[in-house]
Amino acid sequence: MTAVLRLDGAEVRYGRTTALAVVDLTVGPGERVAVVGASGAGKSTLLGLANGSVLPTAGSVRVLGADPAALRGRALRQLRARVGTVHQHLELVGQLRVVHNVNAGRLGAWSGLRAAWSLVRPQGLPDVEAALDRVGLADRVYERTERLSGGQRQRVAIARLLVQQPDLVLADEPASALDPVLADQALRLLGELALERGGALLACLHDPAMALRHCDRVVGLAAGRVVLDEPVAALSAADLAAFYGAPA
Ligand SMILES: Nc1ncnc2c1ncn2[C@@H]1O[C@H](COP(=O)(O)OP(=O)(O)OP(=O)(O)O)[C@@H](O)[C@H]1O
Repeated sequence: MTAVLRLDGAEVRYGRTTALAVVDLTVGPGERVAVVGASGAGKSTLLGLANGSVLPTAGSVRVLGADPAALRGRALRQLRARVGTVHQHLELVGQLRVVHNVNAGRLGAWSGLRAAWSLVRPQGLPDVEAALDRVGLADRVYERTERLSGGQRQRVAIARLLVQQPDLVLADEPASALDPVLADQALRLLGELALERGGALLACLHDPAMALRHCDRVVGLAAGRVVLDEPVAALSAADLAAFYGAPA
């Protein structure tokens, strides 16, 4: 079966800084992987390689069987439509209504004309409403996004992924602005989204407890290198706390 993500000798350098140097990392279908590590360890860079926004300066990266560095035009757009990312900074347009930000998840699958028309008359409304209902924002469909709280915006970004229906789900601190109950709900939704399509989830998480509760595998980075790669079942809360350098 094709790996969802495969890194082989993949390196990302910025001048003298090695942001990431991964000898070998394969994520298979059905895996929910927590990516953990200190600030600057290379977590966002790993996610960038996985969604094609960062290209390796050496080695190879295959995403859903394809090499993003070798693709152009339509083929690249088609691959990007299969990879969904909740970014650390969410990348929502504040002036637009929630419905339009959620529908942005489908831009890779829509023609330019349909996307433009959707700003006048929102397309695919039942799916948008269902997605917003799943994240607890059913009554905010036509709210201007900038009027929402940080946690509500984070949930709009998750709803955008729910309508996108990607095969690879990437999330950079997807629950940082959420209270514990909503954070659990968000991680559960992202895991379900990845698994119901036979894909995979890679989530950068700062909270070890979230990794243990919602993932099957933990990949730990330090100074751009993989220094931990274990199934969650083999790790205790104390192991993870030690990895973060915190007392258990
Ligand atoms: N565009 C860039 N230009 C130069 N250096 C960069 C760039 N992006 C990342 N780096 C460097 O690469 C290293 C890894 O950064 P990265 O953002 O992947 O870390 P991170 O683990 O996601 O950190 P955080 O948890 O703080 O978001 C850092 O040393 C960072 O300064």
